[in-house]
Amino acid sequence: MKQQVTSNVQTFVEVKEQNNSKKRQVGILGGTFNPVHLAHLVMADQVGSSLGLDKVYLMPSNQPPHVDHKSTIDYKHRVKMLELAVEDNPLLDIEKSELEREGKSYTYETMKILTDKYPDTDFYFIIGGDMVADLPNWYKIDELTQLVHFVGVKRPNYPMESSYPIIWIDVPNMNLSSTDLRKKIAQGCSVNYLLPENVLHYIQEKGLYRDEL
Ligand SMILES: Nc1ncnc2c1ncn2[C@@H]1O[C@H](COP(=O)(O)OP(=O)(O)OP(=O)(O)O)[C@@H](O)[C@H]1O
Ligand SMILES: O=C(O)c1ccc[n+]([C@@H]2O[C@H](COP(=O)([O-])O)[C@@H](O)[C@H]2O)c1
Repeated sequence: MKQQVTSNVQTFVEVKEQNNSKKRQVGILGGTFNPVHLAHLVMADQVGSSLGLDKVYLMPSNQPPHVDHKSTIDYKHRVKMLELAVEDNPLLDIEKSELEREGKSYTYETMKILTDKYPDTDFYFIIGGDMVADLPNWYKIDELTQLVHFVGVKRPNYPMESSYPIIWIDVPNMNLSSTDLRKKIAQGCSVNYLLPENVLHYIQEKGLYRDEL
């Protein structure tokens, strides 16, 4: 069954009606965050506020499941940058459980652990619209859709359709990726305003990404 939902407000009302409204409403934005940038923070904050969530957790992966060649810097740096990035926003926090597990970070396994641990919470797993088409390839995707609501952040040139139910949210578009930032830093180009100032200071102080192209 294809489901395409275009009205955020209506969708959220429908979802709320299905759920026990006494439950805590929590968003999870999974990613590599190598490094975290403004598009991540804007999407987490906008989805949290649009859906009236109690909290949105940025969840760094240990090893992203689908990209074998994606090498990242030490997770301690990625976590520190996330901590700096969310420190002034009470809506945002960090979920570190994937870093405690060896191997690939399959979202089904993580969400199974989290939903078992927090039965009084409804989880909203946030992904960029560019990732929605890949959902059929995710590990145990049918079981995963029983555990979380997927939230898709609209992106230009990516279709808003899926064989899975998606809550679509409009967020100001930013054509920005961690890959772009790493390249710019390695080339000595400015990344001012593309990530929080305190994160930029941390990158400079530790000399991160200078050699990575
Ligand atoms: N500019 C953006 N707009 C909307 N969603 C984004 C954007 N950048 C990343 N995302 C989403 O954020 C999540 C985490 O992404 P990730 O940490 O891999 O960042 P990235 O910038 O895509 O990194 P990389 O360039 O290293 O692949 C994914 O769901 C991805 O689709
Ligand atoms: O579980 C899967 O099969 C799966 C496949 C692709 C991506 N994910 C998750 O989606 C999130 C964003 O992935 P990425 O590669 O853009 O960092 C991150 O939390 C990944 O663990 C999960």
